[in-house]
Amino acid sequence: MLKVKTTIFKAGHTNIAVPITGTTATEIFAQALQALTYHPDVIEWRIDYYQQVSNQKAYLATVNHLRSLLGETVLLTTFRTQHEGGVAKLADSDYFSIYRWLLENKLTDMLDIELNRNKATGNFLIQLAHQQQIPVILSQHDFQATPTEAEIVSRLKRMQERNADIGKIAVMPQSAQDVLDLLNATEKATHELEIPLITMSMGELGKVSRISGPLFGSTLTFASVSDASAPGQLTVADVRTAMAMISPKK
Ligand SMILES: O=C1C[C@@](O)(C(=O)O)C[C@@H](O)[C@@H]1O
Repeated sequence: MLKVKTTIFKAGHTNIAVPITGTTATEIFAQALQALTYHPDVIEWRIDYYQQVSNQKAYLATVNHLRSLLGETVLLTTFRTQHEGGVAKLADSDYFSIYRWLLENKLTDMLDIELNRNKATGNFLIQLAHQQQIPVILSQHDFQATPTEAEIVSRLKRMQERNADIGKIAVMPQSAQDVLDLLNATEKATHELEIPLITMSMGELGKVSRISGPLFGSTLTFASVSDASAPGQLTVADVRTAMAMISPKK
């Protein structure tokens, strides 16, 4: 179980995150205000879309205003690198220095760090995040294929071993069986691991994985209000209705 602000991450319940993909402060605030009308648990700021991500003065002004809009909504900050489907070209060394600066200045409630970036520097960031009481989502994305069920479980285990507070994996299915493999791996890892998990099968085939979290163990689903940040994302309204329909009554 993990609590961030008032939001609890625990298998059996799935929170909703809306990604913000604006390129300018004006677009970012407009998307945030629109997203907040749907009362998501988490706003994911995808800073790889933000043109001023490397300009500390501009970033500070934007993040301070963004946080003033959010209230109790959790701010998850994500720089998705081009290695894993992100939009901005940035050297790994700059990824680390932006993240280090973000953590040192406590500019987020949660941080997404990619499992596959440099291990030593990743560990440094995880430790710094924990010193600053900022939970870390260790993440891994495959936009081409779905690994075997055993491999998905083993990657999630690796995230726990690396001290992630949450493990996240997003994979692309080529068949219905791939979607089942992701769901099976999620259900299995939920029982074998202590940390909360976030998993999804992307694209058209994987949509079921975005609403079945309460059943199989994924604790956060990403949904859009305007622009989707990944293939297969459903709208917040649809995700809410569908999850409510299929969630087992407690
Ligand atoms: O990792 C994820 C999941 C995601 O890729 C999805 O498939 O919904 C969307 C991204 O914005 C987020 O960082």
